[in-house]
Amino acid sequence: APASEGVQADVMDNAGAPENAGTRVSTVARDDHVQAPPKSCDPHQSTRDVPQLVGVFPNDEKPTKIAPAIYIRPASNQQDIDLFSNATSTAHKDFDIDKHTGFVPARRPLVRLPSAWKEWEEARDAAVFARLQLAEVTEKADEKQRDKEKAETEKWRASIRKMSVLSIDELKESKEKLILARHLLTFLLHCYAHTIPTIDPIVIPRSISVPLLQTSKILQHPPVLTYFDENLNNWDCPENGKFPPSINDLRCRTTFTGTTDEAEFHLTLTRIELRGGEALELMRLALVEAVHGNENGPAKVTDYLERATIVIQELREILLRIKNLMDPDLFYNKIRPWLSGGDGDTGGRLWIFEGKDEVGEWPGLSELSGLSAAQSPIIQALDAYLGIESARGKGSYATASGKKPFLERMRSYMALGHRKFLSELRAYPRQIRTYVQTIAEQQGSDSAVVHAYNIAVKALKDLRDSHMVIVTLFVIGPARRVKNEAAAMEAGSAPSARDEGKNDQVKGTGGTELVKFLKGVREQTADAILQFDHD
Ligand code: HEM
Repeated sequence: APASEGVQADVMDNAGAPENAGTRVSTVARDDHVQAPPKSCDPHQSTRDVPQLVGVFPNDEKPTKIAPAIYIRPASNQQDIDLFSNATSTAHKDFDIDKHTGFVPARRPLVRLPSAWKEWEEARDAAVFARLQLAEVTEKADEKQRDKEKAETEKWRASIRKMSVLSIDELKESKEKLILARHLLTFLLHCYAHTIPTIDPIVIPRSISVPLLQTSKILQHPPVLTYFDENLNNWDCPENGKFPPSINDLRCRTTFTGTTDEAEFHLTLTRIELRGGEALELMRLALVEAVHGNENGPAKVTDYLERATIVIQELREILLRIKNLMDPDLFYNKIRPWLSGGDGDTGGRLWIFEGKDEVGEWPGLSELSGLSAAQSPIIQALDAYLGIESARGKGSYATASGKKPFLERMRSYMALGHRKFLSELRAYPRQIRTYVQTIAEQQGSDSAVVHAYNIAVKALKDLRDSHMVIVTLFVIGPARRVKNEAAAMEAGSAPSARDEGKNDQVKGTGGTELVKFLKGVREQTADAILQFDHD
């Protein structure tokens, strides 16, 4: 059967090529200076006069294990709580989470590095202007085009090999600069690796390799492009607009292909993270209430869960909008390959980083998976708050054989703070789910809080249903078409419509069996819905 029975009709209804497919956009912001966040973009502005409410626990009863960011006590009038004017919390800062923007940085990401590092920016701009093509695409082009593109990419790669090995010492003073440096360098890395002819070894020159490994080591990131670089830090907003920006005001800074399709792909993820910030905060408040609340607790938890549900439903709508913003075959054949990592080479070649031994090791060094939205911290946070995984027992997420569970592995691609947050949240002994179960025992399974919990889980399950529609449309469908076209070419016939229905196993990032994996996570979500004997 196809990947997602019941969703296929939906996929087919929307599978037409969108109007803007393949349109080029200008991708690189060209401000001359390092941008300090404009005043109107200062997220701390609105909270400056609000007293800090850190470290307050009722009756000074500190739990032995403290939930992440649990130090902020909810405002007394919780019905009207304004998430964007509540006190900032040191606990939140430790995790690089903002009450306004969630996992998206609370400031407009830096645009430029100081001029000492302009060689990296010039190399990025040269790659964008040369419209570099993937080696695998170039090799399939006709002879004239192939020679032209080969010469173009070789010229660019030669300029990278000649580029100086710049010291990162003075970047160490600022995390924002290190993040931008890494974004530039991972962009150059992927441009370099994916334009090398498919028969040649992939050797990353010192000019990219050494500073990339150094910045990655400091930030404790794998030396490869991640969701954190490309989806949490690759956006811009109007300089004098309000902050946080509306999701419709976000712009994408850098793309590999210069297409609106790619920009919309990255922005869809950024929009989901930004909008998801409110769900994150509501879940936090629900957890605080579950742990410290009084007799009004169930009503408050119900309210927070219901409001979080509305946000999760909106996230699903944002996700589905991508059907009209991106062309499936363009995504699969021309955009996605740029994002794949050092363990995704079809010929099994490894990325060899020059100067690796000089930099030394850190835990993320060998992680070279391609960029995957499975690195999204908001979805894993919602899972953790709602106790999705623990509903079936830890570690039961589907995995490629012999490896750590895939979603666990994807956490090592997240920012250190986000990783710590998820790890503490997952380890926290009191959960919203157990609280709801306790209330159900006391007040009956038809109580409002049980219903609110279940509709929140259902909203997350619906999001995953829609995600399967998207994966079917943008990965499984195009993968089949590529395979059928290749088979038909070999057999000397045209691919038939019947062949399109064949369901071969498509592999996901890191070798997961895509459909099995996604179905497993979706079932696990559905399993978290609380049911009682008499239901
Ligand atoms: C065209 C759009 C998208 C495509 C083609 C796509 C594709 C995929 C694929 C192939 C996987 C399996 C893991 C892998 O191979 O990397 C995956 C997993 C995942 N994706 Fe997407 N995705 C898209 C959009 C999104 C969006 C907008 C989100 C929202 C944040 C998202 C969140 C996730 C999550 C959380 C997982 C892990 C499985 C889960 O927890 O359900 N994806 N995606």
